[in-house]
Amino acid sequence: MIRAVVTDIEGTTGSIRFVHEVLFPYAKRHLADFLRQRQEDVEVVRQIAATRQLAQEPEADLARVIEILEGWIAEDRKATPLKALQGMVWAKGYRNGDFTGHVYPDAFDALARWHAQGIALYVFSSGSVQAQQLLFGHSDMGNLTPLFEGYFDTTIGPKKETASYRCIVEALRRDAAEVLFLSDVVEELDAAKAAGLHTLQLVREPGMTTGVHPVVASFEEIDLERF
Ligand SMILES: CSCCC(=O)C(=O)COP(=O)(O)O
Ligand SMILES: [Mg+2]
Repeated sequence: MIRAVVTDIEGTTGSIRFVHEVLFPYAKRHLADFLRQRQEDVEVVRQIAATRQLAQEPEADLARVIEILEGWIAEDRKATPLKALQGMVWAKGYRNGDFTGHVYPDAFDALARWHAQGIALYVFSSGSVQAQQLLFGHSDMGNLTPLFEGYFDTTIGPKKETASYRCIVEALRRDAAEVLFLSDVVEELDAAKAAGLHTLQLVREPGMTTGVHPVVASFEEIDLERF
């Protein structure tokens, strides 16, 4: 019996296009100015230090740190300090109304229905917890944050590693068999399945790689009773 659903964002609740054509270019445009202006802020200092450490360039000056981060944006690297900084940069864009977080209508309908039925909903995304809350807090459908019990990002571990899902299940204080993980990425689903979670792949575009996981084209096809 499914009692909790943990969902990915990009390619699952919202479109890959929104992330790659709206969010990432906005971060690329504003990151350098943001870092120059906020380089003394405690949280920014922490993420700059984490960037230097991850890049193994302890001597990197701010210009070099910006170059490293822009390179990571270009290669879509799910690096925790980049993701934290992107979240801080996007905050202004959401607040200014430059964009709203894309959520598929079918995802909204199902999440709202499951929430009303008492299913506990969580997010696990490579985007930082701040970025996740911004996206759902300023979504196309309004503020959806009341639907969620909690948020997990890569500070709990990478999305393609089984240990991350074990930690999430532990944090949820549930049996893995009560939890369904939704994602568009097979390696993430493989890792979740190895931790004992139920899995379901969202295949929203033709030609996507699939694996051993049941596949649906939208949340409309998901029946929690069948697990
Ligand atoms: C949380 S919004 C930004 C999404 C993002 O930065 C990203 O890398 C998407 O990762 P996901 O794990 O949701 O596929
Ligand atoms: Mg995804």
